Amino acid sequence: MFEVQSQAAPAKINLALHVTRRRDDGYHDLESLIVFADIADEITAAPAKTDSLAVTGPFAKALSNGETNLVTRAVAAFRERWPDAVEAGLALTLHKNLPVAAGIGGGSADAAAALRLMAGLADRPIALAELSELAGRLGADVPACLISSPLVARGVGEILSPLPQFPACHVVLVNPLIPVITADVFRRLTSRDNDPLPALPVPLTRPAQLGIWLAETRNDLETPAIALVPEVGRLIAHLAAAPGCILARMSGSGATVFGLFGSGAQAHQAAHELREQNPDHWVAAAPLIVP
Ligand SMILES: C[C@@](CO)(OP(=O)(O)O)[C@H](O)COP(=O)(O)OP(=O)(O)OC[C@H]1O[C@@H](n2ccc(N)nc2=O)[C@H](O)[C@@H]1O
Ligand SMILES: Nc1ncnc2c1ncn2[C@@H]1O[C@H](COP(=O)(O)OP(=O)(O)O)[C@@H](O)[C@H]1O
Repeated sequence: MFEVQSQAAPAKINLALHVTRRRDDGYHDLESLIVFADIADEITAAPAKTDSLAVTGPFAKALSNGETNLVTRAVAAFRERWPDAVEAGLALTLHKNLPVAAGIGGGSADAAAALRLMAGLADRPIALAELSELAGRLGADVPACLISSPLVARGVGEILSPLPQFPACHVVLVNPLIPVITADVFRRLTSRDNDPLPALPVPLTRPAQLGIWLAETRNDLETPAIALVPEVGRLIAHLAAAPGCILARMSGSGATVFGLFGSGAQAHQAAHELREQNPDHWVAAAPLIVP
């Protein structure tokens, strides 16, 4: 029998996201610079007779603890792919700190954390490539979330290039707590054949260098998301004006907006002001997870 195990599921942030093509299957090819913030959901597992899931924490109410939860789906998919690798039943708890349907991949991060947890409990080594293939079947962002370190994603998220270095930066995240359905945002895109991301500078070590590169990029989902949730546009303008903010932009399909900072103190100050002015919004400040 094992001791209680836990895995963090950090928030995903698309610092840049270019939509490059509409595919025949209706999905879109993307090129995205993805990073992870040190603010996370947490999954714990204790030995039990059968598998179960409890959801706790500030955003628990937005989620079912049943078969549709991505944690349940990830555990079931792992057991189907590697029957008997984890013999014990698992009493799982998902502590939900991240808002749901917010463009920061909470569900994908939870699925990836559940897969990492299962691989850690398995009676045999599980190759990352095989775990990643299974992850891709659970959602486009799940393979990236398995890595949880800066990377460039291409295709729908299955082609991943992890970055060996990344500047130590901080982010402020703000979400108006209006859930956004990803499909609705893609449906509103008017331009689907956009340019790829420019080449990243090598080595990439300073926040200012990253800022110069980001200024040449976009999130192509931002304009359609603002049409659905105009508050996103207001939050971007507000954060962009904060002292020390290198870039303010929307993550994923929204509605979370991030501000990128070189200084942790300036990020915390910006978060403090956002909280005072928008008491109904979710606001967080955290360092990025860097290699
Ligand atoms: C946009 C991104 C960027 O990281 O992030 P989120 O906003 O979800 O965090 C992801 O690609 C989201 O991936 P994921 O959240 O797994 O998307 P899914 O649920 O599979 O897709 C929901 C729907 O969005 C559309 N969709 C999604 C991804 C994609 N590359 N092209 C699409 O056209 C499709 O209509 C799909 O049916
Ligand atoms: N554990 C989970 N956490 C968050 N969302 C989940 C989870 N399981 C299933 N979902 C569903 O996944 C969808 C996408 O949620 P999420 O990953 O938080 O947002 P996004 O794709 O915008 O980054 C939501 O509609 C939600 O109902």
